[in-house]
Amino acid sequence: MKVKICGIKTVAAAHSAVQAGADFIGFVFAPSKRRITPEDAALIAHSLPSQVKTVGVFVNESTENILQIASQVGLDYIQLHGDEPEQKAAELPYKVIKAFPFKEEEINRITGYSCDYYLIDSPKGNNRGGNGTTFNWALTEKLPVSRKKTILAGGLTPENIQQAIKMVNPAAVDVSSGVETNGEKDPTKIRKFIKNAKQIRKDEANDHIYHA
Ligand SMILES: O=C(O)c1ccccc1NCC(=O)[C@H](O)[C@H](O)COP(=O)(O)O
Repeated sequence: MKVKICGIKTVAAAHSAVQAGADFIGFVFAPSKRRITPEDAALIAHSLPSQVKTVGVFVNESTENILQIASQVGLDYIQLHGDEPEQKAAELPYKVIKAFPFKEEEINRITGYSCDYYLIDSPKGNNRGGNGTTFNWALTEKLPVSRKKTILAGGLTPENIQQAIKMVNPAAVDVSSGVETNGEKDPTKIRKFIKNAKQIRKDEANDHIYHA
């Protein structure tokens, strides 16, 4: 199970995540309390081992700005977390994670997108992402894309992550609020989250779902 720790703002938080076994480090370049400057993100990115992949999170940003920041920071993945159309995801010369707020009635539109991962987030909350709210994981049975390309997000915590993985069986999980204390990344929660996520065996996860 791969793990993305999102909303990283400091070298210390990034290194806690890496030491705990994080596979992806996410930087938010959209309006958010977790927003980071490209300069700070570049400093952190350059201090990471190469096997840890960096993800830049954008919301309805211009392609020009995305490409400028991606190059400055040395991003590995672009996460589109707004209303970006299919064409935008397809034209970026980077690996792309497209985020979708999980709404049962809109779930089939996902198949129009060509991307490396589909990040399924909670639709509940006041912000575009990072709301710390969950949704009904059972409904993801209807997801029309391969679990091998699915990242589960939304209100995940060290306490609920094993149940979430068992029900959804994604390729990766993503967390921000659930590993914070008083708005800052908490190394103890990060360690516990990653340990619990990586502990689940493949055969414990729901296998009555679409694996193609
Ligand atoms: O984290 C933010 O503040 C944020 C703001 C605007 C767009 C996206 C944002 N985060 C994207 C993520 O990938 C979060 O990790 C994801 O939404 C889950 O967040 P949480 O429910 O807090 O674990």
